[in-house]
Amino acid sequence: TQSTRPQRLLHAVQKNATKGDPRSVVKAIDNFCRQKEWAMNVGDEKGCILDSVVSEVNPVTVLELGTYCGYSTVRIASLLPPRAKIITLEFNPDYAKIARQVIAWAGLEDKIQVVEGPSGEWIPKMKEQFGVKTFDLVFLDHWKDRYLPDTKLLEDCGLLRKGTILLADNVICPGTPDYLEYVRNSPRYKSQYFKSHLEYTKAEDGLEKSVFLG
Ligand SMILES: O=C(NCCc1nnc(-c2ccc3[nH]cnc3c2)[nH]1)c1cc(-c2ccc(F)cc2)cc(O)c1O
Ligand SMILES: [Mg+2]
Repeated sequence: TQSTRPQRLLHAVQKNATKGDPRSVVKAIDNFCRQKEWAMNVGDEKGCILDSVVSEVNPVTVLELGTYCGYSTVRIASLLPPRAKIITLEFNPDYAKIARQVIAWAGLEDKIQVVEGPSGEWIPKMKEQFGVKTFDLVFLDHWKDRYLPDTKLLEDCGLLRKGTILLADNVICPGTPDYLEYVRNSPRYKSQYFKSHLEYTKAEDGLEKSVFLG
């Protein structure tokens, strides 16, 4: 049977990255996507912006929406302080299976919890299921039409606090116009656009960083 792209990405990690070395896992995926097959990881250019935001926020509790193969999950977790945790939501069970193996190869299982299922169902359960009070950082990288409803859901569930940072991928390509309009015009957010490129291409894309003002 034919392998899937996520499976081929995982094999590239297992072949080219050093077990237990997260940065070598990130490098191996970027090399695979540049040289072999494009895949929808945040990539190295936007990844450097992600790194700088994570290092500035120094979060203890992180929510990632959209795990895919775990590239950004590993990238974020490799920068977290010892007790910090990431909860990452993945809708597609095949992606989740691959992501768990990529995360294991990086040796970051203890910092990362991969949760399978729709964000709309899991966000209201975060407090009771995972003992989360509020998130310090939310990385939005899932279905683009879910960014706005899930942001409103996070607000309504009291999962954001004054100063929580929302960082959203793909606000230009594929684009999240309703989300952008909301965070840029709502008095409850202070928003900033980081212009970049769609991973592994010359097309414009960027990250939107929004601070929740409470
Ligand atoms: O669709 C994307 N990412 C989403 C994957 C995902 N992985 N998990 C989910 C999930 C997780 C919980 C959910 N709960 C409800 N829906 C859910 C969906 N979604 C995506 C697409 C592109 C892209 C650009 C240009 C193109 F020509 C084609 C594609 C680039 C990117 O950087 C992306 O991130
Ligand atoms: Mg993305």
